[in-house]
Amino acid sequence: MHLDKISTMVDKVFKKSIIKQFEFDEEVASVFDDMLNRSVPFYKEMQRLSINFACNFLEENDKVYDLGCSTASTLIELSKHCKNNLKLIGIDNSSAMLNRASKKAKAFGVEIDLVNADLHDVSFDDAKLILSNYTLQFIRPLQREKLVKKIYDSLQNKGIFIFSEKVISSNSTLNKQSIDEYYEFKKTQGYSEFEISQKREALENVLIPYTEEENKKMILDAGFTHCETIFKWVNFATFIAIKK
Ligand SMILES: Nc1ncnc2c1ncn2[C@@H]1O[C@H](C[S@+](CC[C@H]([NH3+])C(=O)[O-])CC(=O)[O-])[C@@H](O)[C@H]1O
Ligand SMILES: O=C(O)C(=O)Cc1ccccc1
Repeated sequence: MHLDKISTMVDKVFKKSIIKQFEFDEEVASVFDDMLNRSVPFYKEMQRLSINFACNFLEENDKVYDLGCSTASTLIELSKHCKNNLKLIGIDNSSAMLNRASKKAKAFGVEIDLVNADLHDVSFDDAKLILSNYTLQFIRPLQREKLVKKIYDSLQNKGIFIFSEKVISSNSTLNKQSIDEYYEFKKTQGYSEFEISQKREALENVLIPYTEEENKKMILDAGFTHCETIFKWVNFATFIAIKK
């Protein structure tokens, strides 16, 4: 069975008038896989690259954490593609997401320790790999720097942190063009202008993107010796950071 077959509900969350901020609630969780596939350009390719790079570093019984694991798609794919046995831990603070994660993991026969917690309140001990795709962007800036320091401290020597983020440009003209380009992408995915503008409003002050340079600075400031962009499409980027 393919992973896509499990969540078939189409994202219609922003078709109706919305007055609240964006939340990872039951309604969003029930359509989340479709939302991510249609809202993040090259999501599948970015996930494939994260997993391939990760597998190159992983050894038997290594501990892998996915921070903001949502419906556990990445950990399930990772376990399918890596030849080694891994200890998989998924952390998220949305019960609605973790309910789906648990059902999917069971359906695919993958053992994942799913932890319902705020990323600020848990430790990620003895990790060889920490993954976090499109999650840091939801953490307030000061807290984000602290969390990245904790990620660095939790990794073994030679440990790896792979993460993806929506990014902005420090050049306002390019930034505007990037947003326009992204909205064109969303239209090709079947979202209407109304849905696009409603979601943009709901995400205001909830999703706080950094520039690519700010992300790299945050990583190096935390102590990592190396940080590289392994994938970028306009305003979406995937980074790999290495601890010495
Ligand atoms: N403070 C927090 N503590 C714990 N979880 C949190 C916190 N803040 C947000 N989350 C969780 O982070 C996830 C972000 S989605 C990740 C996609 C996934 N990585 C994927 O590749 O499928 C990205 C997006 O929706 O753009 C949600 O499940 C939140 O509940
Ligand atoms: O959809 C958007 O506008 C985004 O910025 C990406 C996204 C994807 C899924 C949840 C939240 C944000």
